[in-house]
Amino acid sequence: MNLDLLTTLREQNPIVFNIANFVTVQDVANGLNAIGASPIMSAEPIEAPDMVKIAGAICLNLGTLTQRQVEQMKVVGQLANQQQKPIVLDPVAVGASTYRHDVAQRLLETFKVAVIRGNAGEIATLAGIDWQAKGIDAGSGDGDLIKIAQTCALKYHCVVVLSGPTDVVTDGKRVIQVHNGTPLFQLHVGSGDLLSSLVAAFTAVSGDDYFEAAQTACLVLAVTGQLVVKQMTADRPGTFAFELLDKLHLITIEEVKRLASIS
Ligand SMILES: Nc1ncnc2c1ncn2[C@@H]1O[C@H](COP(=O)(O)OP(=O)(O)OP(=O)(O)O)[C@@H](O)[C@H]1O
Ligand SMILES: Cc1ncsc1CCO
Ligand SMILES: [Mg+2]
Repeated sequence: MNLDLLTTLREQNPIVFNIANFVTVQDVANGLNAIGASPIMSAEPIEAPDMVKIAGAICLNLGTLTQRQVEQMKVVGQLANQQQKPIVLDPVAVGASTYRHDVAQRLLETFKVAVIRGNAGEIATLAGIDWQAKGIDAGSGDGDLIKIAQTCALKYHCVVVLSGPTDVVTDGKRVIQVHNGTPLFQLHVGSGDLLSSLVAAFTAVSGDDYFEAAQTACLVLAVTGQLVVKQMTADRPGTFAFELLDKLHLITIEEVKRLASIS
């Protein structure tokens, strides 16, 4: 795990271009800004070439996808591949509708992604493994999460982050698990979207080591949440979200190292 990437990120302040969902767009922008990246959002296909040109990395979120956005994503994805800009895909609720599933498949056939970040239900759906996903939530299943993540990574030739109580990060062969975090993440809609964009921010400064970038993003966010909760006397999702933003700005490598629980 290369925590120096956090320093590099803060020094380089990479632009992360997001095609976000309209539910959590502000959490994502503020979270990226707080950690030390520079967010930009766009929903206009015409400016795709300019957006990709200035971006260090791109995060494509399928949360509230219109057909116009699908066309935008195809153009953005192809341009990003040509310019070797890493793409992170967040397949929000990909099991919830045939439309989402078809779109995700088509996008993954049109361009190559560096990382797919989703919860167990989303990653199992993409991997083609039986799972009871529940809308945007992970749902339930009895599959082996490591196997599911590896199957997905091998199928799409990319790094996969399967997030949840334990985050599984894999390139299909190598596997790292991050055991940090807090259940309060689940009480704030958008924790996953934020993680995906943070993964993108780290891929912008990691060279082509997307496995390293993904692990670092997972660990930094999970430890940040854990530190916030330590100060709280009761579960307060609103306070958690606010304080998470503050702590993302303040968190140090030493704090992350001290609490890191990885295997
Ligand atoms: N029970 C838990 N314990 C510890 N950490 C958790 C728990 N559930 C989720 N997390 C953390 O929350 C973050 C978001 O992951 P999650 O799997 O909840 O995304 P998601 O389902 O896509 O969320 P969203 O509601 O934003 O779409 C990750 O950093 C993950 O480690
Ligand atoms: C609630 C919700 N619906 C579509 S996207 C989204 C935010 C979580 O990704
Ligand atoms: Mg999600």
